[in-house]
Amino acid sequence: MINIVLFGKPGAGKGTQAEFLKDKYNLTHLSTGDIFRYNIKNDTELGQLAKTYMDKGDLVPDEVTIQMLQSEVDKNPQSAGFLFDGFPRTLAQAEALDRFLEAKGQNITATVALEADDNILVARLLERGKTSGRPDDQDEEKIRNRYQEYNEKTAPLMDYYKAQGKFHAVNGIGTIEEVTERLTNVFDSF
Ligand SMILES: Nc1ncnc2c1ncn2[C@@H]1O[C@H](COP(=O)(O)OP(=O)(O)O)[C@@H](O)[C@H]1O
Repeated sequence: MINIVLFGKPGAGKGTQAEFLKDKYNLTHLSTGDIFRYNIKNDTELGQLAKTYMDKGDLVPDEVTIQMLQSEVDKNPQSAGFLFDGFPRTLAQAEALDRFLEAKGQNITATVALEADDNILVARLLERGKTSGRPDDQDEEKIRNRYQEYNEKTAPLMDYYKAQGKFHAVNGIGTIEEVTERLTNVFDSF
């Protein structure tokens, strides 16, 4: 069983690459952003709560996100492994994930960060915002707020995983295929 965390700033290409990686390595792809958006679309209680944060580019509170993620993992007991995309995003989430997996006799195998320059990413998100319908992709101020959230709350997680010898970085700039190949090289080493 392998459990991988895919890191990367908003727009780094996590979702695009996860689509390929989950098939190649037979992993269950869990994207917290996608799950929240699904709940917003279906107007669930969780969706209504998450929306107030997401629309501003703020993180959804840890308690809500952790509980949701755990229930998604529990919905897939037959899974051969998970590809976590957009989770964990805070130290509290990372610690909760470790405890949760440990209770199941599992752990995080490795984390892989897709790295890219902020200015390139902002341009990508504004472009995506033209067609994605995502309110958080259409306004540069909200986008910048997501980067601030990332730098303050998510970036410190790299040290958390580095200290465990579980951190790998991949250059996220290039064609989709080039980035896929770099990721595949890293995944093949697990
Ligand atoms: N692990 C998480 N903790 C808190 N909020 C989250 C988490 N994952 C997603 N969200 C919320 O969903 C939004 C969109 O997430 P996501 O689709 O992963 O987009 P991106 O990485 O492009 O910003 C985030 O800005 C945040 O509000």
